[in-house]
Amino acid sequence: MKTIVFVGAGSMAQAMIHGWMKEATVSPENVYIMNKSDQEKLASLNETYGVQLVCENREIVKTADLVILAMKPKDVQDGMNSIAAYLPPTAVVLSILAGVPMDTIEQGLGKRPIARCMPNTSASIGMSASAVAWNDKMESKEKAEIIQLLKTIGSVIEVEEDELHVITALSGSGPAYVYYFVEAFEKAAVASGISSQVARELLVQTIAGSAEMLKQSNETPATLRKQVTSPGGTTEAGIEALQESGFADILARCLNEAATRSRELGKRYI
Ligand SMILES: NC(=O)c1ccc[n+]([C@@H]2O[C@H](COP(=O)([O-])OP(=O)(O)OC[C@H]3O[C@@H](n4cnc5c(N)ncnc54)[C@H](OP(=O)(O)O)[C@@H]3O)[C@@H](O)[C@H]2O)c1
Ligand code: PRO
Repeated sequence: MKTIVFVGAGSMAQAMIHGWMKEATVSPENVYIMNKSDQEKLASLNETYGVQLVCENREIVKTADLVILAMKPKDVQDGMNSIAAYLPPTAVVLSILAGVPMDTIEQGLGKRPIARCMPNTSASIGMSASAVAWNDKMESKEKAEIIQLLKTIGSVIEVEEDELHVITALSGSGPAYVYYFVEAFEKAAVASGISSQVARELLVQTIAGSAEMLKQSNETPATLRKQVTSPGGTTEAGIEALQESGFADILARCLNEAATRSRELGKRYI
């Protein structure tokens, strides 16, 4: 897939572009960015990497091998209307939109190979956790090419489309939960007399180390947690406070609310 056209170039599209350019997976002269407004940050993408800014010039879509839909769900109909007349029958579409089903995209852009992917913003450093689902027009060669592209911005797993609502809630939104966790813990540490710099440095390394332990050891999260928790010790006191506060229920509610929103977004913009 030589020529890639992004329709929408906000935070997520930019994270993917940074990831691909850093890994030199895609040639910048073959990447075109079509955005509603010409923002300064897009000019810097052009200056830094040489990717092409297209803005209102829809003609470029005629040359696309892969079109990436990366606008907000509320803009999906406008976005599809603006390119439908130019899209060649051979072009593959990859949507990263939360909630919006492939049916909606088939209605807007015709029955063609479509992939629906949920990446996350860690794509910008090659660390996205991406999940991808396919429509029944997608051939194995095209699947392999998309998986290869997604692998260069992190990990990728193939899933069924109806799993993507929960996945969006879990790993699409996931970085925000982790950042919120760091914000809250840092604030608490500062209130307890530690400088924010010391707290941040220790928290970030603790999260990175724990993530690596989960990846590298064959232990379950519960076993690793128990290894930290001395009977009658500090961790036990901390975990008890989390349990008494209903931490697990809070996380379940967070996941359910986010997944419900994903389902609603899909229905709202049909
Ligand atoms: N951010 C994430 O962490 C994340 C993760 C996974 C998936 N996603 C999905 O990725 C999509 C984009 O999210 P985002 O956070 O990157 O949003 P964003 O920062 O708001 O970017 C969306 C971009 O699309 C542009 N746009 C709107 N209508 C357009 C049209 N008709 N043609 C071309 N461009 C158009 C917008 O331009 P204007 O600013 O001029 O309106 C904006 O630059 C969403 O559907 C979201 O569900 C996001
Ligand atoms: N950001 C998008 C949202 O908040 C989708 C996952 C992450 O809707």
